[in-house]
Amino acid sequence: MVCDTKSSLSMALTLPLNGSTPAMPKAVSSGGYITVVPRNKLGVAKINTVVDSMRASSPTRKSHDSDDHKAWILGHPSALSMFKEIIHASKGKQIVMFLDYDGTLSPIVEDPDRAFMANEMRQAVRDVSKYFPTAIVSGRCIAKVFNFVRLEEVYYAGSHGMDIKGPRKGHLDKKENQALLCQPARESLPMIDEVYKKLVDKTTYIGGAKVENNKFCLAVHFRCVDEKRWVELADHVRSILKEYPKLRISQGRKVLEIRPNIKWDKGNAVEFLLESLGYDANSNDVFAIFIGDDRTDEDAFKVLRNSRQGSGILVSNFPKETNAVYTLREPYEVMNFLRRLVEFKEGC
Ligand SMILES: O=P(O)(O)OC[C@H]1O[C@H](O[C@H]2O[C@H](CO)[C@@H](O)[C@H](O)[C@H]2O)[C@H](O)[C@@H](O)[C@@H]1O
Repeated sequence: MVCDTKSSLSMALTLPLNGSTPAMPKAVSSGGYITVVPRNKLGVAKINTVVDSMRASSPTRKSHDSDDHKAWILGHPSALSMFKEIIHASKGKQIVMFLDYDGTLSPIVEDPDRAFMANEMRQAVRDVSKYFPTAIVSGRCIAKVFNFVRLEEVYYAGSHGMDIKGPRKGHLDKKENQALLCQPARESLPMIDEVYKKLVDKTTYIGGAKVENNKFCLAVHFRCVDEKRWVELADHVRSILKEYPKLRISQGRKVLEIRPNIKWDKGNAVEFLLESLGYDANSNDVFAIFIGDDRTDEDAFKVLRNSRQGSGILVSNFPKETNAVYTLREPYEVMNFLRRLVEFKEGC
Protein backbone atom coordinates (compact mmCIF):
# COMPACT_ATOMS: atom_id res chain seq x y z
CA MET A 1 0.00 0.00 0.00
CA VAL A 2 1.26 3.43 -0.93
CA CYS A 3 1.26 5.87 1.95
CA ASP A 4 -0.85 8.46 0.24
CA THR A 5 -4.36 9.65 0.89
CA LYS A 6 -7.34 11.38 -0.60
CA SER A 7 -9.81 13.50 1.30
CA SER A 8 -12.95 11.70 2.27
CA LEU A 9 -15.86 13.73 3.54
CA SER A 10 -18.06 10.88 4.53
CA MET A 11 -16.66 8.21 6.80
CA ALA A 12 -18.64 5.88 8.99
CA LEU A 13 -17.58 7.25 12.35
CA THR A 14 -16.94 10.83 11.35
CA LEU A 15 -18.81 13.45 13.26
CA PRO A 16 -18.52 16.80 11.50
CA LEU A 17 -20.27 19.31 13.68
CA ASN A 18 -21.99 22.50 12.72
CA GLY A 19 -25.02 22.40 14.93
CA SER A 20 -27.55 22.00 12.14
CA THR A 21 -30.72 20.03 12.67
CA PRO A 22 -30.37 16.42 11.63
CA ALA A 23 -32.66 15.00 8.99
CA MET A 24 -32.85 11.45 10.36
CA PRO A 25 -33.64 10.22 13.86
CA LYS A 26 -30.77 9.08 16.02
CA ALA A 27 -30.20 5.42 16.82
CA VAL A 28 -28.05 5.28 19.91
CA SER A 29 -28.11 1.84 21.49
CA SER A 30 -27.63 1.88 25.25
CA GLY A 31 -24.97 -0.80 25.31
CA GLY A 32 -23.46 -0.46 21.84
CA TYR A 33 -21.00 2.13 20.73
CA ILE A 34 -21.47 2.14 17.00
CA THR A 35 -24.04 4.83 16.86
CA VAL A 36 -25.98 5.80 13.79
CA VAL A 37 -25.29 9.49 13.84
CA PRO A 38 -28.08 11.54 12.32
CA ARG A 39 -27.03 13.56 9.35
CA ASN A 40 -28.71 15.98 7.05
CA LYS A 41 -27.82 16.26 3.40
CA LEU A 42 -24.65 18.14 4.27
CA GLY A 43 -23.51 15.31 6.51
CA VAL A 44 -23.73 17.24 9.77
CA ALA A 45 -24.55 15.93 13.23
CA LYS A 46 -26.20 17.76 16.07
CA ILE A 47 -23.96 18.47 19.02
CA ASN A 48 -26.43 17.00 21.54
CA THR A 49 -26.40 13.75 19.62
CA VAL A 50 -22.66 13.48 19.89
CA VAL A 51 -22.89 14.00 23.62
CA ASP A 52 -25.77 11.46 23.87
CA SER A 53 -23.67 9.01 21.95
CA MET A 54 -20.73 9.55 24.29
CA ARG A 55 -22.99 8.90 27.30
CA ALA A 56 -24.42 5.77 25.70
CA SER A 57 -20.96 4.42 24.97
CA SER A 58 -19.86 4.85 28.58
CA PRO A 59 -22.17 2.66 30.65
CA THR A 60 -21.45 2.81 34.35
CA ARG A 61 -22.80 -0.64 35.21
CA LYS A 62 -21.47 -4.03 34.21
CA SER A 63 -24.18 -6.59 33.61
CA HIS A 64 -22.56 -9.92 32.87
CA ASP A 65 -25.69 -11.81 33.83
CA SER A 66 -28.04 -9.95 31.54
CA ASP A 67 -29.57 -11.73 28.57
CA ASP A 68 -28.07 -9.07 26.30
CA HIS A 69 -24.60 -9.83 27.56
CA LYS A 70 -25.05 -13.60 27.25
CA ALA A 71 -26.33 -13.28 23.67
CA TRP A 72 -23.48 -10.96 22.79
CA ILE A 73 -20.84 -13.32 24.16
CA LEU A 74 -22.30 -16.13 22.07
CA GLY A 75 -21.75 -13.99 18.97
CA HIS A 76 -18.34 -12.72 20.09
CA PRO A 77 -16.74 -15.46 22.20
CA SER A 78 -13.74 -14.99 24.44
CA ALA A 79 -10.40 -15.16 22.62
CA LEU A 80 -9.11 -17.14 25.60
CA SER A 81 -11.76 -19.82 25.36
CA MET A 82 -11.34 -19.89 21.56
CA PHE A 83 -7.56 -19.97 21.74
CA LYS A 84 -7.22 -23.35 20.00
CA GLU A 85 -9.46 -22.20 17.14
CA ILE A 86 -7.38 -19.06 16.70
CA ILE A 87 -4.17 -21.10 16.58
CA HIS A 88 -5.81 -23.47 14.12
CA ALA A 89 -6.80 -20.56 11.85
CA SER A 90 -3.21 -19.28 11.91
CA LYS A 91 -1.67 -22.66 11.02
CA GLY A 92 1.06 -22.32 8.38
CA LYS A 93 0.80 -18.53 8.47
CA GLN A 94 2.84 -15.77 10.06
CA ILE A 95 1.02 -14.26 13.01
CA VAL A 96 1.35 -10.46 13.15
CA MET A 97 0.19 -8.69 16.33
CA PHE A 98 -1.45 -5.28 16.39
CA LEU A 99 -2.13 -3.79 19.81
CA ASP A 100 -4.03 -0.67 20.72
CA TYR A 101 -2.73 1.08 23.85
CA ASP A 102 -5.34 2.79 26.08
CA GLY A 103 -7.91 0.35 27.44
CA THR A 104 -6.03 -2.57 25.86
CA LEU A 105 -2.50 -2.57 27.27
CA SER A 106 -3.28 -0.11 30.06
CA PRO A 107 -6.45 0.32 32.09
CA ILE A 108 -8.57 3.40 31.48
CA VAL A 109 -7.77 6.02 34.12
CA GLU A 110 -8.90 9.58 34.73
CA ASP A 111 -5.60 11.27 33.94
CA PRO A 112 -4.35 10.42 30.43
CA ASP A 113 -0.80 11.25 31.51
CA ARG A 114 -0.94 8.48 34.09
CA ALA A 115 -2.17 5.61 31.91
CA PHE A 116 0.78 3.44 32.82
CA MET A 117 1.30 -0.07 31.60
CA ALA A 118 2.04 -2.80 34.14
CA ASN A 119 5.55 -4.28 34.00
CA GLU A 120 4.01 -7.75 33.52
CA MET A 121 2.14 -6.45 30.47
CA ARG A 122 5.32 -4.90 29.07
CA GLN A 123 7.06 -8.25 29.49
CA ALA A 124 4.19 -10.04 27.74
CA VAL A 125 4.39 -7.64 24.77
CA ARG A 126 8.19 -7.98 24.67
CA ASP A 127 7.90 -11.77 24.64
CA VAL A 128 5.26 -11.79 21.94
CA SER A 129 7.38 -9.51 19.77
CA LYS A 130 10.24 -12.04 19.88
CA TYR A 131 8.13 -14.44 17.87
CA PHE A 132 5.69 -12.28 15.95
CA PRO A 133 6.12 -8.85 14.33
CA THR A 134 4.25 -6.54 16.70
CA ALA A 135 2.88 -3.04 16.29
CA ILE A 136 1.35 -0.66 18.82
CA VAL A 137 -1.45 1.25 17.05
CA SER A 138 -2.63 4.18 19.11
CA GLY A 139 -4.50 7.47 18.99
CA ARG A 140 -1.66 8.98 20.98
CA CYS A 141 1.39 10.44 19.29
CA ILE A 142 4.34 8.08 19.01
CA ALA A 143 6.46 9.95 21.56
CA LYS A 144 3.78 9.58 24.25
CA VAL A 145 2.90 5.99 23.58
CA PHE A 146 6.61 5.09 23.38
CA ASN A 147 7.12 6.67 26.80
CA PHE A 148 4.54 4.29 28.21
CA VAL A 149 5.48 1.15 26.28
CA ARG A 150 9.27 1.63 26.19
CA LEU A 151 9.93 -1.28 23.86
CA GLU A 152 12.33 -0.73 20.99
CA GLU A 153 11.55 -3.96 19.20
CA VAL A 154 8.03 -3.09 18.07
CA TYR A 155 6.48 -0.92 15.35
CA TYR A 156 4.57 2.19 16.41
CA ALA A 157 1.62 3.67 14.55
CA GLY A 158 0.69 6.82 16.45
CA SER A 159 -1.97 9.48 15.85
CA HIS A 160 -4.48 6.82 14.77
CA GLY A 161 -2.02 5.43 12.23
CA MET A 162 -1.00 8.77 10.75
CA ASP A 163 2.57 8.42 11.97
CA ILE A 164 4.24 5.04 11.47
CA LYS A 165 7.72 4.08 12.53
CA GLY A 166 9.61 0.83 12.42
CA PRO A 167 11.35 -0.85 15.36
CA ARG A 168 14.67 0.52 16.59
CA LYS A 169 15.94 -3.01 16.95
CA GLY A 170 14.90 -6.57 16.20
CA HIS A 171 12.83 -8.00 13.36
CA LEU A 172 13.42 -6.12 10.14
CA ASP A 173 15.13 -2.92 10.98
CA LYS A 174 18.55 -3.17 12.51
CA LYS A 175 19.23 0.56 12.34
CA GLU A 176 19.81 2.64 15.45
CA ASN A 177 16.97 5.03 14.72
CA GLN A 178 13.40 4.10 13.95
CA ALA A 179 12.84 4.31 10.21
CA LEU A 180 10.07 6.72 9.31
CA LEU A 181 7.62 4.66 7.32
CA CYS A 182 4.56 6.80 6.75
CA GLN A 183 3.16 10.24 7.60
CA PRO A 184 0.19 10.88 5.30
CA ALA A 185 -1.00 14.07 7.01
CA ARG A 186 2.23 16.00 7.36
CA GLU A 187 0.88 19.20 5.86
CA SER A 188 -1.79 19.36 8.57
CA LEU A 189 0.69 19.90 11.40
CA PRO A 190 0.53 23.74 11.51
CA MET A 191 -3.28 23.61 11.41
CA ILE A 192 -3.41 21.03 14.21
CA ASP A 193 -1.15 23.20 16.37
CA GLU A 194 -3.29 26.25 15.69
CA VAL A 195 -6.48 24.43 16.64
CA TYR A 196 -4.80 22.98 19.73
CA LYS A 197 -4.04 26.49 21.01
CA LYS A 198 -7.57 27.68 20.28
CA LEU A 199 -9.12 24.70 22.03
CA VAL A 200 -6.95 25.09 25.12
CA ASP A 201 -7.73 28.79 25.21
CA LYS A 202 -11.50 28.30 24.89
CA THR A 203 -11.93 25.34 27.21
CA THR A 204 -9.49 25.99 30.03
CA TYR A 205 -12.22 27.53 32.22
CA ILE A 206 -14.25 24.28 32.18
CA GLY A 207 -13.24 22.24 35.22
CA GLY A 208 -11.69 18.90 34.27
CA ALA A 209 -11.50 19.61 30.53
CA LYS A 210 -8.22 18.62 28.96
CA VAL A 211 -6.92 18.98 25.43
CA GLU A 212 -4.14 16.62 24.41
CA ASN A 213 -1.86 17.26 21.46
CA ASN A 214 -1.23 13.97 19.73
CA LYS A 215 0.82 15.51 16.90
CA PHE A 216 -1.45 14.70 13.94
CA CYS A 217 -4.60 14.57 16.10
CA LEU A 218 -6.03 16.28 19.14
CA ALA A 219 -8.01 14.71 21.96
CA VAL A 220 -10.54 16.72 23.96
CA HIS A 221 -11.18 14.83 27.19
CA PHE A 222 -14.61 14.80 28.85
CA ARG A 223 -13.92 12.16 31.52
CA CYS A 224 -13.29 14.59 34.39
CA VAL A 225 -15.84 17.18 33.29
CA ASP A 226 -19.21 17.32 35.05
CA GLU A 227 -21.66 15.63 32.66
CA LYS A 228 -23.92 18.68 32.86
CA ARG A 229 -21.18 20.61 31.06
CA TRP A 230 -20.49 18.12 28.27
CA VAL A 231 -22.69 19.94 25.78
CA GLU A 232 -20.95 23.22 26.61
CA LEU A 233 -17.53 21.66 26.03
CA ALA A 234 -18.60 19.90 22.84
CA ASP A 235 -20.07 23.15 21.61
CA HIS A 236 -16.70 24.88 21.91
CA VAL A 237 -15.15 22.10 19.87
CA ARG A 238 -17.87 22.45 17.26
CA SER A 239 -17.60 26.22 16.99
CA ILE A 240 -13.81 26.14 16.54
CA LEU A 241 -13.92 23.21 14.13
CA LYS A 242 -16.48 24.76 11.81
CA GLU A 243 -13.70 27.09 10.66
CA TYR A 244 -11.57 24.09 9.70
CA PRO A 245 -13.25 21.96 7.03
CA LYS A 246 -10.02 20.03 6.54
CA LEU A 247 -10.39 18.56 10.01
CA ARG A 248 -12.95 16.08 11.28
CA ILE A 249 -14.13 14.86 14.65
CA SER A 250 -14.51 11.31 15.83
CA GLN A 251 -15.63 10.04 19.19
CA GLY A 252 -13.82 7.75 21.59
CA ARG A 253 -14.14 6.83 25.25
CA LYS A 254 -15.24 10.11 26.84
CA VAL A 255 -13.13 11.92 24.30
CA LEU A 256 -13.63 13.82 21.05
CA GLU A 257 -10.75 13.36 18.67
CA ILE A 258 -9.90 15.89 15.99
CA ARG A 259 -7.92 14.79 13.01
CA PRO A 260 -7.19 15.58 9.36
CA ASN A 261 -10.12 14.79 7.12
CA ILE A 262 -8.26 12.24 5.05
CA LYS A 263 -9.07 8.62 4.33
CA TRP A 264 -6.46 7.21 6.65
CA ASP A 265 -7.23 5.38 9.86
CA LYS A 266 -6.06 2.43 11.94
CA GLY A 267 -7.32 0.11 9.19
CA ASN A 268 -5.05 1.77 6.62
CA ALA A 269 -2.19 1.55 9.10
CA VAL A 270 -2.75 -2.21 9.42
CA GLU A 271 -2.79 -2.65 5.64
CA PHE A 272 0.30 -0.50 5.30
CA LEU A 273 2.25 -2.40 7.94
CA LEU A 274 1.23 -5.80 6.58
CA GLU A 275 2.41 -4.73 3.16
CA SER A 276 5.65 -3.38 4.62
CA LEU A 277 6.17 -6.82 6.14
CA GLY A 278 5.67 -8.41 2.72
CA TYR A 279 2.00 -9.39 2.93
CA ASP A 280 -0.15 -7.71 0.32
CA ALA A 281 -3.96 -7.72 0.32
CA ASN A 282 -4.09 -11.09 -1.45
CA SER A 283 -1.58 -12.89 0.71
CA ASN A 284 -2.69 -16.11 2.37
CA ASP A 285 0.49 -16.36 4.37
CA VAL A 286 -0.40 -14.05 7.20
CA PHE A 287 -2.75 -14.13 10.15
CA ALA A 288 -3.05 -10.71 11.79
CA ILE A 289 -4.56 -10.22 15.22
CA PHE A 290 -5.70 -6.73 16.20
CA ILE A 291 -6.64 -6.20 19.85
CA GLY A 292 -8.39 -2.94 20.73
CA ASP A 293 -11.16 -1.47 22.84
CA ASP A 294 -12.42 1.61 21.07
CA ARG A 295 -14.32 2.89 18.07
CA THR A 296 -11.19 3.78 16.14
CA ASP A 297 -10.10 0.14 16.41
CA GLU A 298 -13.19 -0.88 14.47
CA ASP A 299 -11.55 0.38 11.25
CA ALA A 300 -8.80 -2.17 11.78
CA PHE A 301 -11.24 -4.96 12.73
CA LYS A 302 -13.14 -4.26 9.52
CA VAL A 303 -10.02 -4.47 7.36
CA LEU A 304 -9.13 -7.88 8.80
CA ARG A 305 -12.69 -9.12 8.52
CA ASN A 306 -12.94 -8.08 4.86
CA SER A 307 -9.49 -9.27 3.81
CA ARG A 308 -9.79 -12.53 5.77
CA GLN A 309 -6.21 -12.00 6.84
CA GLY A 310 -6.88 -12.31 10.53
CA SER A 311 -9.26 -11.44 13.34
CA GLY A 312 -10.12 -8.54 15.56
CA ILE A 313 -10.41 -8.96 19.32
CA LEU A 314 -12.48 -6.35 21.13
CA VAL A 315 -11.61 -5.56 24.73
CA SER A 316 -14.89 -4.85 26.45
CA ASN A 317 -16.76 -5.63 29.61
CA PHE A 318 -20.16 -4.95 28.12
CA PRO A 319 -21.94 -5.58 24.81
CA LYS A 320 -20.97 -3.36 21.90
CA GLU A 321 -21.60 -3.62 18.21
CA THR A 322 -18.31 -4.61 16.71
CA ASN A 323 -16.49 -5.93 13.67
CA ALA A 324 -14.25 -7.94 15.95
CA VAL A 325 -14.71 -11.70 15.99
CA TYR A 326 -13.61 -12.35 19.57
CA THR A 327 -13.58 -10.49 22.86
CA LEU A 328 -11.48 -10.11 25.98
CA ARG A 329 -12.88 -8.40 29.03
CA GLU A 330 -9.99 -6.24 30.19
CA PRO A 331 -6.24 -5.62 29.83
CA TYR A 332 -5.51 -8.42 32.29
CA GLU A 333 -7.08 -10.89 29.85
CA VAL A 334 -5.12 -9.31 26.99
CA MET A 335 -1.94 -10.09 28.93
CA ASN A 336 -3.05 -13.70 29.43
CA PHE A 337 -3.83 -14.04 25.74
CA LEU A 338 -0.37 -12.72 24.81
CA ARG A 339 1.24 -15.10 27.30
CA ARG A 340 -0.64 -18.04 25.82
CA LEU A 341 0.58 -17.14 22.34
CA VAL A 342 4.15 -17.18 23.63
CA GLU A 343 3.63 -20.48 25.45
CA PHE A 344 2.17 -21.97 22.29
CA LYS A 345 5.14 -20.79 20.21
CA GLU A 346 7.68 -22.00 22.73
CA GLY A 347 5.94 -25.38 22.85
CA CYS A 348 6.16 -25.82 19.05
O1 LIG B 1 -5.99 4.40 20.38
P1 LIG B 1 -5.72 4.46 21.84
O2 LIG B 1 -4.33 4.03 22.20
O3 LIG B 1 -6.76 3.69 22.64
O4 LIG B 1 -5.85 6.00 22.24
C1 LIG B 1 -7.12 6.63 22.23
C2 LIG B 1 -7.10 7.77 23.23
O5 LIG B 1 -6.69 7.17 24.45
C3 LIG B 1 -6.45 8.03 25.56
O6 LIG B 1 -7.69 8.43 26.10
C4 LIG B 1 -8.38 7.36 26.71
O7 LIG B 1 -7.62 6.86 27.81
C5 LIG B 1 -7.39 7.81 28.88
C6 LIG B 1 -6.45 7.18 29.90
O8 LIG B 1 -6.97 5.97 30.39
C7 LIG B 1 -8.75 8.21 29.48
O9 LIG B 1 -8.57 9.17 30.51
C8 LIG B 1 -9.63 8.80 28.36
O10 LIG B 1 -10.93 9.07 28.86
C9 LIG B 1 -9.76 7.81 27.19
O11 LIG B 1 -10.46 8.40 26.10
C10 LIG B 1 -5.56 9.20 25.18
O12 LIG B 1 -5.46 10.07 26.27
C11 LIG B 1 -6.03 9.88 23.92
O13 LIG B 1 -5.08 10.88 23.56
C12 LIG B 1 -6.11 8.85 22.81
O14 LIG B 1 -6.50 9.44 21.61
